Amino acid sequence: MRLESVTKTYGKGEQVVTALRDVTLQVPRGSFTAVMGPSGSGKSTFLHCVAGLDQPTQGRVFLGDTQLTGLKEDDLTAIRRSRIGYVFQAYNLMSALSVEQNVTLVSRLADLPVDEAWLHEVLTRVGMTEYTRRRPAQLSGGQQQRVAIARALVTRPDALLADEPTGALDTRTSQEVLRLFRHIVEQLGQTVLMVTHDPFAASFADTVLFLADGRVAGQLYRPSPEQIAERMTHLGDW
Ligand SMILES: Nc1ncnc2c1ncn2[C@@H]1O[C@H](COP(=O)(O)OP(=O)(O)OP(=O)(O)O)[C@@H](O)[C@H]1O
Repeated sequence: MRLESVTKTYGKGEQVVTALRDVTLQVPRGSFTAVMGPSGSGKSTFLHCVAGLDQPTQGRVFLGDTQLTGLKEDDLTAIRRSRIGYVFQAYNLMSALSVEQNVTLVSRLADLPVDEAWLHEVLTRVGMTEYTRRRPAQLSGGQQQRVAIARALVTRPDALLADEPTGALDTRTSQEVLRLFRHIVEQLGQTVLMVTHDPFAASFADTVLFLADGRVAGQLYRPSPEQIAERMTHLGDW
């Protein structure tokens, strides 16, 4: 993923808010990147621009060789479905569907064939093969998040984008989910980009990117939670 001089403003005239200011950066394929920053620093806007959910006001966003900026909505929708996986704080699973049906839903909606061998592999990687017939309500929070991760992986996306994926989980379950992210980065070569407020969660990433007031305010490589917390205290309230 690549951003070239991306600026994003909301509103007009005196009401204008600049959420991203001239952001240029590259997220290497196969890397695990965490994005941190004080409240209002532009993290969600950044994730939405990378995901093609929001268009920059200026600048360009690339997913691999594909320029997302300026694409028609239909083309963007197709890319979002097939090349980007999402994991949210709320698992957003369909309560009436089984684990397996939830994981394959996006492919079925997009009329894409389900690769059964890959489906099995993904369910194995997230440790959910024994639960494929259960409904979300019959699973713990951590298990539901594992299903959401399987759902995000099943289309073999170029990038997995996660927005506060451990925000609703206790410490032990958070650790399991974060280890799973590391596993899919290391074993499957998956690119993962995760927005988080939690220095401990961010410490599982290869690179931690700090945003402040819409700008990239620095990066740390494989930092400890303490180093991340220390950097955050210099960036403002969080
Ligand atoms: N749709 C919108 N309309 C107007 N302003 C917006 C909109 N979305 C975001 N903003 C503003 O853009 C700035 C960046 O917001 P953003 O949600 O990206 O920050 P964030 O770092 O994700 O914050 P948080 O950690 O609180 O979720 C903020 O000042 C916010 O108020």
